[in-house]
Order: sequence, then C-alpha cells, then structure tokens
Amino acid sequence: MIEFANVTKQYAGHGASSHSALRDVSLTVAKGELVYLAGPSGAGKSTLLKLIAAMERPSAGTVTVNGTDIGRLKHAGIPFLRRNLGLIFQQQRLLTDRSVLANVMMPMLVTGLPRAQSEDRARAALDKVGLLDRAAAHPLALSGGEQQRVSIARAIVNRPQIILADEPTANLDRASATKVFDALRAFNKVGVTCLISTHDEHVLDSATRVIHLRQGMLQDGVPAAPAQEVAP
Ligand SMILES: Nc1ncnc2c1ncn2[C@@H]1O[C@H](COP(=O)(O)OP(=O)(O)OP(=O)(O)O)[C@@H](O)[C@H]1O
Repeated sequence: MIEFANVTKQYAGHGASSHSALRDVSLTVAKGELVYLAGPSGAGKSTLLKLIAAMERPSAGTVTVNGTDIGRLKHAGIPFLRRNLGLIFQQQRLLTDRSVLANVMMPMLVTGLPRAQSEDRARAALDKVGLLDRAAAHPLALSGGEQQRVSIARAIVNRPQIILADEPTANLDRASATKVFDALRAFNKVGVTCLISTHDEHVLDSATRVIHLRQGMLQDGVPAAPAQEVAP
C-alpha cells in the first residue's frame, strides 16, 4: 500500500516565493491497483514517483510505502525498499555495451542470485514482454518501444510488488505504446501494483483510475468540461 498524507515537496533552489513541486498531496493506492498519473509538464508527476522510490524525500507530510515511512528511511534501508519496486525511469537507461539478456540479468546478479537461475528468470521475463527472440541483441539494435519493453522486463525480474513507470511511452508511436501498456497491464493482472505517469490520451480515456496533477496539486476527478456557452 502507498499512502501520501499532506505531502509537500520543495526542491532546494526553489525559493520560498516559488511554487512547490507537490503541494499538500494526500492519496492512497491499494495493493494491486493500476493508477495513471496525468497532468501537464511540470505538474509534479515524476516528483510523486520519485518520493515513492526514496529518490527524493518529502519536505512536509508523510509518504508510506508498505508501512515504511520514506521520510525517516535511513540510507541503508533504501536497497530493501527498492527490492520491492520495479523502476522504469528515464535515468535508468539500458547499458548499450551488453546484450538485452545481460541487461535483464543484472538486477538479479547484484543481489547474488546464481547466474543460471538469473538467466532462466531473465529469459522468462523477456518472454512475458514478447522479446525472447531478441535476447542476444544489443539494445541499440532495438526500436524505442522494444527497448522500453526490455526496461520493463528488467524492472520485474526481482518480482517487485510495485512498478513505477515515468512516461514509459514518451516518444513512441501508437503501436509500440500499445505493446508497452499491454506489458504493464499484464503484470498488474497478476497482482503487481502499477503507477504510471503518461500524457497518452488513449490510455487515460479507458483507465479505471487517473490521478490528475496540476502545479503540484491534486485535481479531484476528471478536469471540468469546458464552460458551456450561455444562450443569449
Ligand atoms: N531536481 C530538481 N531540482 C529543482 N526543481 C525540480 C527538480 N525536479 C523537478 N523540479 C521542479 O519541480 C516541478 C515538478 O517537476 P516534475 O518533474 O515532478 O513534473 P512532471 O509532471 O513529471 O513533468 P514532465 O511531464 O515534464 O516530466 C517543476 O517545476 C520542476 O521544474
């Protein structure tokens, strides 16, 4: 379970007079939910996801992830938190000097899982995102959408309870974006909680839950329809 209670985030360098990246945000995401984050550029979507992953700390309020208070989490506790998180962020690009398979094996090798077992699980993950036949390829030989699906495979190999994806379909065409969202939805179907920021209207229109942010604040429900013209 993820809980934000009156969370404000102000980055260092943001003066007192400037706006906060998040302002007094309270929300709950239950285990197994699929939630999209929507809002214009700069609305605070990435900040919200980074707070869950302890990549940032709240300036005020509390962020709780599976009972852990992120604001009080010691540095040494971060790897334990992240073990339950599958992160799909722009900063975590694939390593281009090794194969797709090696990229997906990496999170398991760093936790000390034996190589043979890591390879089996990496192949199974690549199969789930429809890319097993590209295991030996190098990431740069793949399309943007395929690379993003490899990132998803890499994010889920350690069987996280929660997937956080920050605009996973930015710069992808419709067909590639559909495959990326299908892969994420498939993991949600087997019980993984998913939080996905996106501008993709296609996906937002059919979503069961969308959190709208604007200038760091939650917008309740769907944005209001444009004002009706009043007949003279
Ligand atoms: N590391 C940082 N230092 C200072 N300000 C930051 C930092 N990261 C984000 N901000 C500011 O916080 C606000 C929210 O940014 P954030 O990246 O969370 O928005 P976003 O909704 O994810 O935007 P986008 O859709 O463009 O990715 C913006 O005003 C941004 O400039």
